[in-house]
Amino acid sequence: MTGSASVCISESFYKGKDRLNQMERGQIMDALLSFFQDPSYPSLRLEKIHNDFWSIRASRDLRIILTRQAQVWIAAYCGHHDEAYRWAERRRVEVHPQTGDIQIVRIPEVDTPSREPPANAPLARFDEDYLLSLGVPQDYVKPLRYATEDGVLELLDGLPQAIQERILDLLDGKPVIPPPKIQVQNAEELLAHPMAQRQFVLLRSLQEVRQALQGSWEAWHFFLHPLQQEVVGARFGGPARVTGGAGTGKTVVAIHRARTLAQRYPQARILLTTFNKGLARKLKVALKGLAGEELPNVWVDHLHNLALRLHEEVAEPVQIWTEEKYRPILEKLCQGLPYSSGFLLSEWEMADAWGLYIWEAYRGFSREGRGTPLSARERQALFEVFQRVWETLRAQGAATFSGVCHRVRAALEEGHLPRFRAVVADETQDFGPAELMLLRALAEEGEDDLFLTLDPAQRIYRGPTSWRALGLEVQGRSRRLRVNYRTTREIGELAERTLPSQVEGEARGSLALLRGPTPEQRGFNREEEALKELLRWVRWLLGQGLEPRQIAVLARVHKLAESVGKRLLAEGLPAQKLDEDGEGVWYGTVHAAKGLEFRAVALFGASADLFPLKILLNKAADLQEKALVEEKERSLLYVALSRPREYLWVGYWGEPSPYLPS
Ligand SMILES: Nc1ncnc2c1ncn2[C@@H]1O[C@H](COP(=O)(O)OP(=O)(O)OP(=O)(O)O)[C@@H](O)[C@H]1O
Repeated sequence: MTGSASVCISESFYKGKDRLNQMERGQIMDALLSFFQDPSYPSLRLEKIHNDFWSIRASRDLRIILTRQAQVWIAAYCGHHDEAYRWAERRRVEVHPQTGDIQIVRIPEVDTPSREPPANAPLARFDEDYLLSLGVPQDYVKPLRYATEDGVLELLDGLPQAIQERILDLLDGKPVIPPPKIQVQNAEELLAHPMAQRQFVLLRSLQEVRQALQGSWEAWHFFLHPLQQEVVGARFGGPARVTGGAGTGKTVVAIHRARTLAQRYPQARILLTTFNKGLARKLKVALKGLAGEELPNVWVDHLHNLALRLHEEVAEPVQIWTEEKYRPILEKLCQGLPYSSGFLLSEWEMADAWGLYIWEAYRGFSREGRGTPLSARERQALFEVFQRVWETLRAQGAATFSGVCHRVRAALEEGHLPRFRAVVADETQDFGPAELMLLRALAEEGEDDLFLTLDPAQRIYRGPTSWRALGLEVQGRSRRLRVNYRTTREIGELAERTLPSQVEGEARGSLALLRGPTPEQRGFNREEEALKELLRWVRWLLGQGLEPRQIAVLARVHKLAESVGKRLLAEGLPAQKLDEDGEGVWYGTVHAAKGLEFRAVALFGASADLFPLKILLNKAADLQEKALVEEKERSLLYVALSRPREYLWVGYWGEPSPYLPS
């Protein structure tokens, strides 16, 4: 391979390929593979261009920009001819004198001022030597110290991610300790150093190169944040929990963790699970992309489906009943009891979720935090009715999902079903007690048994569950991810402003390193006006070169989403529902967009009667439940606003949602 021992691909190369279409990516991959086999291959026409960069041809118009450290070639960027050359013109590669780290840096375009830093320059209080010790390139030190906050953010765009994070922490008032200097003997050792691995992946064989470039070749396959890396590779002495705001890479970490465990325990079965079918499909594809093949010892399934499949192994098949089916039965059996139907439903669902099937369990269960107090006698009267509801379900060959989870759990605990060596579960904020107890039972207790990712602010289906009450102790094994890899800072900040500064005892806020257009928030008198403007925005995005499938229109309720979908089609725009395959603009509810992301998202109808949804608020049994509904509705708005990578449009008519930041 190239006559040298190794080759290297940089993170900026992956950024460049993200701007290309599928065919162009294929051409880039072919050219790079040829180059790594033989750089003198004639059609590649290797030539030196600006600074320390070289270029090769991938097609008439496509270029790959390379650089070299001693004997190691580094693929630094790829793109269309002019754009790729411009990229190289404005960059340089250097080994930082203080940290010893290798960096690709954008050459700053500012004139160094000679006067004193202005009063509103947030980094002026840090001296030059300190900034240098953090890895800031020499010619950035003064401009950063003299810049206003906006100026700092602009300058950061040109720096490697690790430096950006350090400076953003300084802006946030956090202490930042300079990294130890990298001590290495040669370029290969330098590029393989953990600090360099934030930006470079060193490949030592043609097979590794092929693997790195084949399939989806996403940046997250190689470039993990040190905290992501830590949780992926750690040996945890029991259940571990990883939290983080939207877009901080929790799913990425779950997928990497599953692969790591599959390698660590090659003879054992590993489960990778999540909340619903669509997300499980996404996990499966992503895991295969990462591993380069389907891993025979990793099972990927969403938890309810897995529970149903396991249930079939130990019992007769059941029909799943949801609220529409069991609510009338509950109401009929409860006639005459002095409670609202909302209260009865939520109390029964609580008992069902916790598996309180025997009187002693229901009697002893702490109802702390529930709005309506109950005496022992009242509990007993209720329990008798609840039992009859369960009996009716059984007689009909039906069960709730919670019921199925509890039966499977019992079968696992009694040894009728085999357990997994380890379980990795994503989106666990929406798992209730039945699902969490099932997860516990699915994994053999011991090292690395459970790895659970969640964002409490994205809980949109149910109220919080105390993990400790379920025996899930994660003390000392809890980590929080902080870097938002998905959205621009502008969108990330707007989304976070829908939330309080702490959610369930955890401070919010994440570092978004990308910059982008300001999200649009538009108020209208009528829905029709909002729709017209939305259509104009979608057309504008298409005109900007976005593919229809990179755009999603989300709404709070099905009916509204459907009416937008119909209108898109009627206006000649390609469109399909979120859970269907197609090439058009996606439309669907916010619930259906859970865990997904798009380049552009429109939230259609961020109005006061939709967030929170009025009918749900009116149905709440008591003040506690009303507060819970409000919390979930706020989370739903957060989920919607945190789906886009670059463009966000929010439209409402009448009054805006009270959760929408002004
Ligand atoms: N280390 C990384 N390098 C590059 N991209 C990353 C990295 N980690 C995550 N990403 C990208 O960031 C985006 C968000 O990641 P992911 O979906 O894992 O976040 P999440 O925390 O699960 O989000 P949500 O809570 O909104 O579902 C994805 O496009 C993913 O590929």
